[in-house]
Amino acid sequence: MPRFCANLSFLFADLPFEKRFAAAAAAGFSGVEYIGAYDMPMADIKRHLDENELKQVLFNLPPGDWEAGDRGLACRPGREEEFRDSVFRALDYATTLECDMIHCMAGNMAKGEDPGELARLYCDNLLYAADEAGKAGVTILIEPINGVDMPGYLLNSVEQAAVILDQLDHPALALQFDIYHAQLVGGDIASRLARHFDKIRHVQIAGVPGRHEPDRGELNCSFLFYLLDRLGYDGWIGCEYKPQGTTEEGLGWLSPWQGTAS
Ligand SMILES: O=C(O)C(=O)[C@@H](O)CO
Ligand SMILES: [Mg+2]
Repeated sequence: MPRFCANLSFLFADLPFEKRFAAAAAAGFSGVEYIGAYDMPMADIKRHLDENELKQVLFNLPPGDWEAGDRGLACRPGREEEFRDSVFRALDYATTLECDMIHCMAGNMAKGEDPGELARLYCDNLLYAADEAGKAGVTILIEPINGVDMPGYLLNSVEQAAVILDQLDHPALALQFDIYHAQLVGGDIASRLARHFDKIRHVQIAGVPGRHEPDRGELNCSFLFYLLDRLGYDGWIGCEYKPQGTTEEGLGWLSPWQGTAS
């Protein structure tokens, strides 16, 4: 059955970041993911992982200047050098943290820009990142994100991502299927998980609408977890949601699945 990891950028958010590792372990998680922790020395992160017997499942490439509106650099013209530096920085962390998946955010499209040009640059940069990551035994993931939560984001649909992955056909590139975003952009989750299953290396979950606990809203998560199991999914499911109350209060949905991972 599926293994669940805690997304520390979303869960336990009432605690300082470094305390979220222990909180995740205490709640029964054996893996963690987060958007990024580049302001923390890697040795400190490694210590938190080891002390709490946690696997580092995933984190993101440095996304540029988040406060200034950057949501990744991969499609941004003029930022190629910064993108390349970000690949090496992330791979350094990945090596130390023994993490074999990195999410590469595409970046936003500004008004008046040509999406085709940006997509070309995005693909070139993905190939660069995948070549470097492949040498380190790391897979670069791409994740479609809905354009309501992230206006202007270049990569919105699972289908766009599938075309890109087919075209680039690189062994170190794969799909991060975030069920929350996919439900908002197209729905029909069960068929699309099955259709794109060969490309999926990581799954994330949240309830729709609201991005709260997965059992709140229109999705039947138990059905989807069993489906992933039937499809042969042996990866992690990232709990990337905004708890409605405290994280611990909202974890009732997880208890039937804890200890069932195969
Ligand atoms: O927002 C999401 O969904 C993610 O998975 C993040 O990595 C990007 O913000
Ligand atoms: Mg996600």
